[in-house]
Amino acid sequence: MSPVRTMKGPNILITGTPGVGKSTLAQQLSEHSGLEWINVGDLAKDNNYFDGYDDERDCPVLDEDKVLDELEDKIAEGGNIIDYHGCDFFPERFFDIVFVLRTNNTLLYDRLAARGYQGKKLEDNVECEIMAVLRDEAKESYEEQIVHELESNTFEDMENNLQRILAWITAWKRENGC
Ligand SMILES: Nc1ncnc2c1ncn2[C@@H]1O[C@H](COP(=O)(O)OP(=O)(O)O)[C@@H](O)[C@H]1O
Repeated sequence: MSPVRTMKGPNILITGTPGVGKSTLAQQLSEHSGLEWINVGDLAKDNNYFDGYDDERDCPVLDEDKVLDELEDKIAEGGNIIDYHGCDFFPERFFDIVFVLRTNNTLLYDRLAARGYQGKKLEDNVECEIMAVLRDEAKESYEEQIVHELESNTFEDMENNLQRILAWITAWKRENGC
């Protein structure tokens, strides 16, 4: 059952492999809908919500408990777009809907290379997308009917995704009286 949040709007999760376009889409969604965009990576960086360093993945380890403590009140108020390349640590009750962005592996390779990823980190992330790791994580963590896969290969895809989610937000607000 979807939790009822009548004050500010729905809570939306945008997830997927790094480079699929989560932040670009989430930022635009926020601008057009007035919902608050929370980039969990930036939140962790700004507050040092890390617990060690993962040498194999070449990235800091997220302190999930601190992130969840920080998000709890905001989620209770509603009206958030949460953007993160992982989702199994968020409680199921957090989200009204989950979008998993998907990108063709050749395009993703180029985007991550342009971001400066190389070697094993680049290969691991492209493989993560090929194996649909984040899609499966979302499907295992949330009720299947609230998890939606969206193609994010082109800017036309992004525009379509933006319009589709904005329409969903409008319908959600109407149904929930806010
Ligand atoms: N649908 C898309 N089509 C083409 N390029 C995109 C698309 N979405 C994102 N990009 C580009 O890909 C790069 C990574 O996007 P970003 O939003 O930072 O991804 P993420 O937040 O998933 O890591 C950026 O340069 C962005 O402009």
